[in-house]
Amino acid sequence: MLNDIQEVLYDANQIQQKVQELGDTISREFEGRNPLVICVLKGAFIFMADLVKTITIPLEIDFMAVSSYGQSTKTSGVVKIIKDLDASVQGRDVLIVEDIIDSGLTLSYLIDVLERRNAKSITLVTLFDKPAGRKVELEADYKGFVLPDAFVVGYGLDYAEQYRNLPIIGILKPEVYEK
Ligand SMILES: O=P(O)(O)OC[C@H]1O[C@H](OP(=O)(O)OP(=O)(O)O)[C@H](O)[C@@H]1O
Ligand code: HPA
Ligand SMILES: [Mg+2]
Repeated sequence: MLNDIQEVLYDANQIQQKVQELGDTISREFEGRNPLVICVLKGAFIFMADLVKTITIPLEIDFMAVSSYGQSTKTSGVVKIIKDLDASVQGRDVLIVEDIIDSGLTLSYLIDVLERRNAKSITLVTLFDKPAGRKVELEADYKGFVLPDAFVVGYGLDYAEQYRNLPIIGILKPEVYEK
């Protein structure tokens, strides 16, 4: 798998340190608010698991699966809900946990859905941010790393469902998908 990586951007230790910093901030910010922490599957599953272990206040978790990339390195532009939340967000302080914000289409769609369901507040945390990919204006409240304009995999992020289990984040060699 690592043979397909052109450049490792951040290794497992660097990621872990950043996740801890984000968890510390979130623990302070959400003290006494019992947030509903929503993992945006599939990509955010590793970040979610690592992040919640660093958060020291009471919280609840839930999962939502959405997809727009499929087997491609470019967004289809159509965000599909594959699995919805179990919990109601009505009146809740919601923390959305994302692996990456690229075009911004996934999160702007999700925010719209959760606003219409009357969440009390919506806060966004993303581990990775690729501002060069934006198609809609959107900023995370908390972000880990800003990435260059390249297709990346690892730490939950896939290409055609592969590479999610890499413990690093790296740029995928273009020859892997330009075949
Ligand atoms: O800002 P955007 O351009 O919308 O891209 C970000 C989204 O794309 C990826 O999900 P994907 O649709 O690939 O589904 P997956 O998480 O199951 O891989 C990623 O996990 C984010 O959820
Ligand atoms: N890699 C993997 N999945 C993604 C990316 C990326 O660079 N951008 C949006 N979803
Ligand atoms: Mg994907």
